[in-house]
Amino acid sequence: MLGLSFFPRLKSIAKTLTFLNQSQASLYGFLTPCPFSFLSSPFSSKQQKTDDGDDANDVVSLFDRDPNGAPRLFVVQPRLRPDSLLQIKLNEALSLANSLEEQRDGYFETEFSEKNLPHHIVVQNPILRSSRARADTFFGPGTVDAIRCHISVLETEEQEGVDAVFVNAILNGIQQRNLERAWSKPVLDRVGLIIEIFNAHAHTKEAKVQAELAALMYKKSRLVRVRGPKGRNTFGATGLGEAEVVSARGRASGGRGFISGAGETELQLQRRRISERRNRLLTQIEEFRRTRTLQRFARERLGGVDGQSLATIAVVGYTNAGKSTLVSILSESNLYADSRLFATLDPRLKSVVLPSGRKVLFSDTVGFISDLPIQLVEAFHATLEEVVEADLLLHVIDCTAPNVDDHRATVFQVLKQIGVSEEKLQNMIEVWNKIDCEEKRRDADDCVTDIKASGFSVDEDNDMAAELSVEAEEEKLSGLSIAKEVDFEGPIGNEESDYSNGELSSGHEKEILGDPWLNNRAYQQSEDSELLEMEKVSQSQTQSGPDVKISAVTGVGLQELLKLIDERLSIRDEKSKVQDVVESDLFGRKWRPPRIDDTNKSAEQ
Ligand SMILES: Nc1nc2c(ncn2[C@@H]2O[C@H](COP(=O)(O)OP(=O)(O)OP(=O)(O)O)[C@@H](O)[C@H]2O)c(=O)[nH]1
Ligand SMILES: [Mg+2]
Repeated sequence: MLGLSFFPRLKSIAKTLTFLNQSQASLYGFLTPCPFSFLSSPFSSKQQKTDDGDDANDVVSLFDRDPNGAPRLFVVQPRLRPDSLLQIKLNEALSLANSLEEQRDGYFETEFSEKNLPHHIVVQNPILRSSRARADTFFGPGTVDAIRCHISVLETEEQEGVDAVFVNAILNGIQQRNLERAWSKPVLDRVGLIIEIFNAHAHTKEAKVQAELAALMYKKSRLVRVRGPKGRNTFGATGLGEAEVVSARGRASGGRGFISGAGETELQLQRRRISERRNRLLTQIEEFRRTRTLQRFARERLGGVDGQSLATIAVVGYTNAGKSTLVSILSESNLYADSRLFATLDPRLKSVVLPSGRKVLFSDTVGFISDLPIQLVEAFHATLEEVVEADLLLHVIDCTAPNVDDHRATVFQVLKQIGVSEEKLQNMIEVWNKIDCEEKRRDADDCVTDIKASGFSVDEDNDMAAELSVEAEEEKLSGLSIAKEVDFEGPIGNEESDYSNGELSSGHEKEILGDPWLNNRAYQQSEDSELLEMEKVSQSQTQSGPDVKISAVTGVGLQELLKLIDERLSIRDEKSKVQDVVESDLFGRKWRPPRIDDTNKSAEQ
């Protein structure tokens, strides 16, 4: 077996790994044989307790974790080509894994910069290799086994182990469940981890409610039928014993799935509970939305000086681009800024006086990321409306990011998704931030984290060939030890628009826009001209350069930026004045019946 042959080697590598510090480790104690209950019920026990009251949005977690500290995640990164892309995606995955930590009164206990890199491994990417991931486990059996060995190594006495495995890919419910069984650990895919981070970082009531809604919708899309140890079928439960995913379609539910006397199947019960909670959350969100709309109207009516309305400038961008730092320095305030991803979840308005003397409001808001779960985009609708309704958009880009173009494309994609008009997108100011760091990097390349030192890789070219042959052999001989998928009902419930995979875009669109590592394959395989057209549009929009370069830390370029904002706002005001005149000319005049004079005049002409 590949996994066993790897074992001694892994053990020696693992010894060289860096570990999370002792104080963190002592927070967790260690994992019991059945440490997780991922999706064991639509609501965790804490959630159930809070279900009775509407102000109960305190704890939402996709897996049982200690809310008093950061969980130890083991990061599994599918290989990508070229290596530079792999490095970028792995860096982001490690940042995501380290970002999962609950806030205390708006602050995190652990300094992000002091955290060690999580344990991680680069493995075969089934999508790169055969264009399709395995339906049952996403990875091939050799890879699954190798990862299990790594986890075992980390669980040995001298190691501290991991609380959950983060697979930086999008898994469906069945793949996730089977991997949990294989590794005996909770598994989070990319969508799940991002939603989990939102839940952990949500601080205000509005953010908590929205994050809970996203988590609920994610859970709903993952209700699958599981055969428990004694042959009992259940939905959404994780079983370590002989659990086997068979179907979520209710096909085999005749009688067996019924809870005696209750009159509804477990599936129906879970659906109902999710729907009830969802409706309650939607009512709360509608309240927030109404309040925000009223506040916006008030701002427009009261206005700034000289009868001008108080313009709002929404600061948007990829997460960690420096949006909060920028708004803080411009408004001389102290917004929370951190290298943790998704440090900001609640929009904050700060007033700034432009060089012309005009007072405007800057709106700092939630950052975006590639494959931003659609559940979050939908759930954070009330928050993101601030962006849609803003007078001007400021797109902050971290110019030290090696994949600036991808970041830009992601931001455009999300802005379109939430309904920002084409006109606003064209008028958007592109700000390249962190130029101080770029200059430093030119000298000493110290803005990029070197992650090679502490990671595993099971698919170096030699290993890749070995693994291929092992997988082929294994499949010939025995079949998988992991339960094979038979069937899966994606989104459950009557809201068909719920998202079976959870990614922002669906199907082809995702391959082209949201998932850069799939792009090459999409180009090769698809003859669909629509795809090419979409790609052209995306490129044309994302190839613009910076309007201004700044450093939000040193203050370089800020005056130039403020002047530019002034200019854009005056141009916009001029345009809307002209539009008002035209409209009042066209629609403002009262209609009167034609007179005889008029008829004679036109006849003479
Ligand atoms: N060197 C340098 N670092 C910066 C600059 N601007 C921001 N940072 C750092 O970048 C990190 C992220 O900054 P934030 O302001 O929190 O970024 P954000 O875009 O608000 O991030 P989210 O709220 O997570 O979306 C912090 O550690 C900042 O100190 C800059 O101009 N130069
Ligand atoms: Mg922020």
